[in-house]
Amino acid sequence: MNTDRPIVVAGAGAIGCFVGGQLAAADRRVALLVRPRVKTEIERFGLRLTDFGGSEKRLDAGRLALSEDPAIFRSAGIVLVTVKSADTADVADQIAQHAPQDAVIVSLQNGVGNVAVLQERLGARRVLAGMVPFNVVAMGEGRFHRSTSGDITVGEDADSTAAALSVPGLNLRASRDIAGVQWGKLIINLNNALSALSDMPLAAQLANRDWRRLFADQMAEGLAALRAAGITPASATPIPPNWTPTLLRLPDMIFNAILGRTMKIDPEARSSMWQDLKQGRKTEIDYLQGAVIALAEQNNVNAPLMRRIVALIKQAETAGKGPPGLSPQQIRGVA
Ligand SMILES: NC(=O)C1=CN([C@@H]2O[C@H](COP(=O)(O)OP(=O)(O)OC[C@H]3O[C@@H](n4cnc5c(N)ncnc54)[C@H](OP(=O)(O)O)[C@@H]3O)[C@@H](O)[C@H]2O)C=CC1
Ligand SMILES: CC(C)(CO)C(=O)C(=O)O
Repeated sequence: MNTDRPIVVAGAGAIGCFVGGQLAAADRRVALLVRPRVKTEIERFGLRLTDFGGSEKRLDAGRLALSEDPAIFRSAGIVLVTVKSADTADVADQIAQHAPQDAVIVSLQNGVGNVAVLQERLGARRVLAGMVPFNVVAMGEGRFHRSTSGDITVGEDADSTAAALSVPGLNLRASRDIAGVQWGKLIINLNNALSALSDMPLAAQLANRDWRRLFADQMAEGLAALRAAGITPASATPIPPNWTPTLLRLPDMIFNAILGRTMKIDPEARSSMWQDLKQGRKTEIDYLQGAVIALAEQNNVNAPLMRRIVALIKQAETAGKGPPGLSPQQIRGVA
């Protein structure tokens, strides 16, 4: 792998601007494929990267190449795919047309289906799965705030791509079980919809036992589907996925003590699905709950809560009025 060639971020929004910005701040050559509104925002304000620990980095727009034109992939050594799942096929076609054959493509997306979509369209190019455990919120005026802790995981490869992309402020680890890591993250991502429906910051939502019980019940449906399909999810934290529902149901004091030891989360944290509803965009619900429900169906596992949550998210997408601010009882249909 040629690490002197640019790292090109395919579809820079919250994750792409934060990851690309951290790499550029470490003097790596970075180019962002962006929408015009993101280009204008960065050209006007530059990038301001903040995090839960109080760290702050500022970069002038001149530190990165910015373009709406996919010809920006032309000399890429590594391409980081950071579009939402519905856009993966389109961006893959752009990469296929413009990126060199030896460019390594890394998906930093949620869900378990994006790598197959990329592989199908990218022929012989190497495609690696990645998993971003932390939350990034686009705060406006060029600010991208990382509000939770954790290291990015990437599938292990002979070129040590994870190590090649690690810089101060952004640590990547290689995993031999990236499929397990992706399924483990998908189980956590089931909460994205609850966070979006609640219209609450993640920290406030997790501090409330009624919300945690709802998350736990939904997660139990998901874990049952995975078990029936013979899939073993891996955890990005010391807590195994199968223990998480029990942990979530614990009283506040015990739960907070355990959470505080395993991850940092600040009051700004908001799931990417909340950000989608807020901005009137379609969500990734079909790629998150949708993928788990499909697995449940194939294995004759009931998933009534997940189905209800999908319906509520679709209603919110259609209404176009942003996160609806529902209670756990309204989501369960008992209010
Ligand atoms: N935000 C978070 O905290 C986390 C997100 N993730 C995952 O990371 C992935 C990215 O999420 P996130 O960064 O939040 O998403 P964003 O919507 O913030 O960013 C994606 C950006 O890509 C743009 N885009 C899509 N297609 C193209 C294209 N062909 N050319 C140029 N730009 C394009 C989108 O524009 P437009 O909207 O106009 O289409 C958008 O600006 C998702 O799979 C998400 O689930 C994972 C962990 C945490
Ligand atoms: C919040 C987080 C980090 C975990 O659910 C996430 O993956 C997202 O916002 O999409």
